[in-house]
Amino acid sequence: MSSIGGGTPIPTLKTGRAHPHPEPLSGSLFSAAELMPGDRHVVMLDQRLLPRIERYEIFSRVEQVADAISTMKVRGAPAIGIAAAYGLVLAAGFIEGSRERFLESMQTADKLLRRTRPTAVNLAWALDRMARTVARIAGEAPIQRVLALGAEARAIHSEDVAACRAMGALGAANVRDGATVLTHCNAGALATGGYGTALGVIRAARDAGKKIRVLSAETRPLLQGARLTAWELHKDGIQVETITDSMVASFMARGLIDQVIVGADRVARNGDVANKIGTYGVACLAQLHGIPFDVAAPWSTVDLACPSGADIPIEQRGEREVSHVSIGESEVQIMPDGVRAHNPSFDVTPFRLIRALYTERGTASPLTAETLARLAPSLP
Ligand SMILES: CSC[C@@H](O)[C@@H](O)C(=O)COP(=O)(O)O
Repeated sequence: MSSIGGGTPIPTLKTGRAHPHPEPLSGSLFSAAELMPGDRHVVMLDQRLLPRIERYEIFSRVEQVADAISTMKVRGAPAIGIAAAYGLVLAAGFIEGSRERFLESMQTADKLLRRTRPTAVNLAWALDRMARTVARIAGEAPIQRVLALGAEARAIHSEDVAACRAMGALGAANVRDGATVLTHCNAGALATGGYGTALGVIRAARDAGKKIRVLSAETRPLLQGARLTAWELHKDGIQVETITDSMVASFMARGLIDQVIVGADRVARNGDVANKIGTYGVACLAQLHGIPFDVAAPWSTVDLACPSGADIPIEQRGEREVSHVSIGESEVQIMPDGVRAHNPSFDVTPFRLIRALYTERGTASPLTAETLARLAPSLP
């Protein structure tokens, strides 16, 4: 393992079940990633092990954070942006040298983080924002640099929680009392700074006094729906049941689903949405059965520089995630030796299939290039 700023890589410190952060910005009993007081350690819940093992790990080096993002200990578009920002804070803590040396090492750390996962634009968005702070504070003393980057990374984190709450309130208005809502993958507190995007809408509907039942599609191959969405909603006292991905059509045909709400990894300028593989199929089925299909995402997920879904890079992950099933720390092969597997991690849902996009800037409905552009920050 290479190391930014020199020195021997420090092994991951395994911690237990209790949240090691005294005041998590997630505002919840659990969080995807937090920067510890003192700005020298990042704590993450290892999401690959949930729900069987609830284990927080503490990292002190940017390489460990980059590895956690690519191996999906931390996952979900906003959460990986936040984790990457925290990774840069750790990198800065190892750089004692001049302005030039600092800028050079930070660029190396930025590159390492930037190549971890390609689809969620929140990663590049957070790193771009941190890069502006890096340029501004490069001439300051090492300790001041760490503090300034820590403050910026924490701002990215708390703004994301606020964005989730704002879009949650907008989306909740379109959730009927007594509705059964289908969601795919995990777009919850685990995937964000806290509260969640799609699950934020569900939480806000519940907080507004509505009775909501959630069907969580299991989301092969890594089972984010069965493992993570079920875990966090159940913990929160929200009624949740899991169905396999292959049951969605039949449940819709039998009138057992009232609406669909999902998150996003990237929203293109024309309104096309990249999200976890399987989302497109759910959207097609929703259209066929006349069921509203909504998306919730912060503005950091909107990529106006990307013309359409065809231009969104789709991450291809390893075959082993399909050929094997992981349970806690064990793994079982479910395919014969010698048979290849495909693993595109995301797909694109065309804007025409989407009733509404909820963001902290407002709602785009129907979702089109025009309704999206109306929410864009105006140029100075
Ligand atoms: C608020 S999270 C939105 C998306 O990032 C989520 O739906 C998703 O597709 C996550 O994919 P993952 O591969 O688990 O990182």
